[in-house]
Amino acid sequence: MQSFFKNTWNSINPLISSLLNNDLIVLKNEQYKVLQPLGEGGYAFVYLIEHVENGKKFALKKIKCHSGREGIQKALKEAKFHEEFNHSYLLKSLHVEVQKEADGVQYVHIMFPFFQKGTVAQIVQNQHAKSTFVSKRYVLSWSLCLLQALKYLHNGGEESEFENTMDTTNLIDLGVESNPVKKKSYKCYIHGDVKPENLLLSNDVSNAVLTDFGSIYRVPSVISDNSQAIAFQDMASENCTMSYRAPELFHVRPGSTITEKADIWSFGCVLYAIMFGYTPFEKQVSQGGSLALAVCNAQYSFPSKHPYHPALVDLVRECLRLNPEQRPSAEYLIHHITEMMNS
Ligand SMILES: Nc1ncnc2c1ncn2[C@@H]1O[C@H](COP(=O)(O)OP(=O)(O)OP(=O)(O)O)[C@@H](O)[C@H]1O
Repeated sequence: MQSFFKNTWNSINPLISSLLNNDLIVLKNEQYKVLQPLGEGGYAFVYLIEHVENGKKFALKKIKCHSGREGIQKALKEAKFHEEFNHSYLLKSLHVEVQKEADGVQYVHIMFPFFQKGTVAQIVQNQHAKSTFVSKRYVLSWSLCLLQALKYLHNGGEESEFENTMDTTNLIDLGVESNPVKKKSYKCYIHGDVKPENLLLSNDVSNAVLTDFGSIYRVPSVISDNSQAIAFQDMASENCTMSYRAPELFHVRPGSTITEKADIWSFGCVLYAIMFGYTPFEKQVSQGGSLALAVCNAQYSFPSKHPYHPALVDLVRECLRLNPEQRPSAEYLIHHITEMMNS
């Protein structure tokens, strides 16, 4: 039974050396038992683990590093963000360890507190499976948590000493040139993969914590030529889930500048998905259209019947503007959503 399970996991993702239920793993010289998988991405698995002696539960993200220095650096950067960002709505790690396995491949292990209530995605799915809507209270409070986290990132982690401790090279080295005139704005980070699956629910279900920092990069990123444009586009398609990806990341053009407004587009998609149970551009695909085309033409509509205030629908519209400069800031959205919460 167990070997069938292992084979199944390995056939789903043969690139990753997976752990089995009841496997033992040593971290910080302490033994933990693997209880079950919690999630899976392109190069990582997340497991629920339990301390063998005291029974405390944690989540463990095991990232397979691509061969070469670049692979381990990328995984360690993700870990470093989890270590150094200091905000209530950004997931903080408890421990990081690099281990080399028998096959010679290196894995970065990041240990987190376990969020037993799951993710916003799971609640949204359950609600809409019952043909009910998520309550206004949750829609607004999750939005506020996410926006506070984005505001912190977009301001470059201003509440921490982050700038003093991080190296100042580009996070994902695409050869994208820094613009020396706008040096101050380099403090800006973009999450790069904002989606309901990356919003973990704390014990008080109205609070959501943003995770998955593997896609974070510095902005503004000035795209100076065609090869940089292609590299950036590839990076976005690898890291940013398509249904939440901003149009400027589908066709990156030389001479353009990618900014934190790409996260604001994703926020608009997340807000829509929480309200209606599906992403804004999915309908076009179910009618035979292309998702990329629908996104790049901002082809979406709202259901005719729903319980939400028109002002909330308007905020989604503002976030889903094709021109990034016309999208609002996290700060503006926080202000308006706070007003709605108090009304
Ligand atoms: N601390 C945690 N507590 C509980 N569940 C978690 C925790 N961290 C992650 N998960 C679960 O694991 C899933 C994947 O986590 P994460 O996004 O970090 O991995 P990933 O490999 O980068 O995934 P993807 O590539 O799909 O974004 C989450 O959607 C969530 O369901």
